[in-house]
Amino acid sequence: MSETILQLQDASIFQKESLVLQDVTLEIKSGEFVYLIGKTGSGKSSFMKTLYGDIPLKKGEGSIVDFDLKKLREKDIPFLRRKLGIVFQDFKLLPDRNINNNLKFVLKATGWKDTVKMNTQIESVLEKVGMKTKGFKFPHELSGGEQQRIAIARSLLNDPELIIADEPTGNLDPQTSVEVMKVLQDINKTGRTILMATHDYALILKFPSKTLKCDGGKVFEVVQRAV
Ligand SMILES: Nc1ncnc2c1ncn2[C@@H]1O[C@H](COP(=O)(O)OP(=O)(O)OP(=O)(O)O)[C@@H](O)[C@H]1O
Repeated sequence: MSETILQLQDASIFQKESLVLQDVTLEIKSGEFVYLIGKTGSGKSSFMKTLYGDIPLKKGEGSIVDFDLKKLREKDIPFLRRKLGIVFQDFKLLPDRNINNNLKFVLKATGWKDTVKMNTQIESVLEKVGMKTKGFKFPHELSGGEQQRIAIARSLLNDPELIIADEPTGNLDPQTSVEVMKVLQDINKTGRTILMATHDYALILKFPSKTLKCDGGKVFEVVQRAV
């Protein structure tokens, strides 16, 4: 349980040429559930984008699931992303195909070939998010909460070591947010590490966990009372 999944040392996070966060030093260990909070524009998304290779790490050191972020090349990015599960606020499901085919699309794009194995994996991830019977539905036939469950299922397809979720409950009502949060908690209990950006302090109070805050160009850990 003490294996390091993410480590940053004196890292600076940039958007193009402008510095968003500086001197970021932190560690996330295997099995942790970590929130990332901070007001709009404080750098949460930029931070996460750096972790999944969307923004290069130009200054400082960083490693994530055994990839060196400083040495990350364009060709490494698909391999890094296979070890990460990424969940966005706006689900990003393909509207023109049903759920099974949304998930199959991702499996094929990440090198899966055997149809039987693909179907078994799809069934397994849908079961984990309580959506086993919904594979034939199209995204528009599902509620926001159900679509987010599917997006979480999609993030699990390649058995990721770390799930990065950028405001996964941002588009959901409070009750649905709690349901989606329970899904993430269950996934965390099976040993997966989760880093989740959120604005939803009620959710943090209900499901307390280690919390990092972006503020004033820095990232620091906050104690729950100070959230
Ligand atoms: N594509 C971009 N190009 C240039 N600057 C950007 C870009 N995206 C974000 N920024 C800037 O970087 C800073 C951090 O933005 P970021 O999106 O990381 O914040 P955030 O904490 O995720 O905000 P929110 O909670 O609104 O999603 C902001 O000043 C923003 O204007």
